[in-house]
Amino acid sequence: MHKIIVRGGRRLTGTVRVGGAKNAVLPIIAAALLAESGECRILDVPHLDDVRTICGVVSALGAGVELDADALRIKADRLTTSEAPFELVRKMRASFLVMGPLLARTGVARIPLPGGCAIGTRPIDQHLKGFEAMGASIRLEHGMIEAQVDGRLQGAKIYLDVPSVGATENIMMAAATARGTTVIENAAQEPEIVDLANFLNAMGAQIRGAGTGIIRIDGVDALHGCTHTVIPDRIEAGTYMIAAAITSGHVFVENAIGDHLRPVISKLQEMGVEILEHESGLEVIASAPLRAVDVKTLPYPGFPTDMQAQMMALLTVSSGTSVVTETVFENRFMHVEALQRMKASIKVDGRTAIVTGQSRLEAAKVCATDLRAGAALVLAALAAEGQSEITGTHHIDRGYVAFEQKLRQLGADIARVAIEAEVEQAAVERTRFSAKPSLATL
Ligand SMILES: CC(=O)N[C@H]1[C@@H](OP(=O)(O)OP(=O)(O)OC[C@H]2O[C@@H](n3ccc(=O)[nH]c3=O)[C@H](O)[C@@H]2O)O[C@H](CO)[C@@H](O)[C@@H]1O
Ligand SMILES: C=C(OP(=O)(O)O)C(=O)O
Repeated sequence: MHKIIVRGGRRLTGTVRVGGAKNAVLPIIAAALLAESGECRILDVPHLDDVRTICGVVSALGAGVELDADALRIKADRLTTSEAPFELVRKMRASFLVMGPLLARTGVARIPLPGGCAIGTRPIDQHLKGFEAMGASIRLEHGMIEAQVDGRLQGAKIYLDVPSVGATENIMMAAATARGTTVIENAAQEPEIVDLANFLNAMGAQIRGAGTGIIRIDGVDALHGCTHTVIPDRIEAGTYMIAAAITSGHVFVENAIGDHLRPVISKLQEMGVEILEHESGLEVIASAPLRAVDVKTLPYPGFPTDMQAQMMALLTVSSGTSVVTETVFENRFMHVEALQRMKASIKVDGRTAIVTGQSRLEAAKVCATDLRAGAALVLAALAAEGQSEITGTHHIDRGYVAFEQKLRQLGADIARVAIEAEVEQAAVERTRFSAKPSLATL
């Protein structure tokens, strides 16, 4: 167990490079299960806990998986089981993305029902509705979802009630080798959907319209291996943009794609942050005070829910009152309590938070409850007076490679310490300063 220690008040400057997108690489790794021949070679893979988890899942299904510094190689010509292991699926909801490929490859998929998580209940009804429309029968037994199809899946017209990212991806993967044509209406339009479609097309699939609300997939007989470079992580990029803004810094976020970050760029500009778009990334220049703005999360191309917590951290130190509305997940204000501990002024009413900006936050000991909440607390700590401690770092490690190192490189005073070692050190310190150590002080 670790905690992150931040002494706030440093202005961040310099260059930080963002890596491949977590939310693109996870479905891509699942899609590699569809390659009946050849090897998938995936480049710019972020070495994150979530990536290791999904690699564990595809490996448990029989695929050969090799992850090294340069590439991830997956060979899935022979799958040995259709059942995903509970221990891995329980760690990460995105493991459910192997259902579409498994069903298409083997005609059967057994996957533990992924639970809700801190940010909401996160049902999977739209994924299942899609598979059923394609001819699969679905049963839930003893906590396990079992999907089965006689022969091949059949193309179908599927209207999603909500433009779910995961359902769009799962259905797109299942449809790639289905008989006939599948049309997904009200599809999610996120850049990660486009990246997955590009990967599948490089494997031999026939997918058109990814990135719009209607995706058309003409099923092909079989898919093969390919080489693909994952798109840069827009949420990691947005997080460093806010790190620059919250410290009145000047940071070049290398590899960030402006077109994937329009709503974030536009909100930061409204606040008074200067953003210069270069071919190789985004330059962010900020000076206090920044102006308050209202933010409403929406499916892409709206403001991303995965940036809401970080944006709220910034709004707590901006001038004026902001209204933050979360429309994507029903419970994504878990970071508010921790920000309040840092003396932020925030009032929550249902899916709306009213943030009254102030000039400074106060350092505190806080705990990350989910991935982006964790990132937001680190950002808030960068702007707080004094030394903050953030526990729950395993959440942050799901989505950020070398978070503290990258921030330290930009000039932040930040370190990660093992909690046990630190407790031990504190005990040593106490004995050193205590003339007569008692059991209580040890
Ligand atoms: C690994 C990955 O890519 N994760 C992202 C993905 O999650 P994920 O794919 O789980 O998110 P979805 O787009 O599916 O969820 C959006 C909304 O739709 C609802 N819903 C979803 C599926 C379903 O069958 N029924 C249903 O009602 C959800 O409860 C939620 O309220 O998109 C989210 C929304 O941008 C991001 O926050 C996550 O970071
Ligand atoms: C919510 C997120 O991820 P996941 O869907 O994997 O929980 C996220 O990346 O912010």
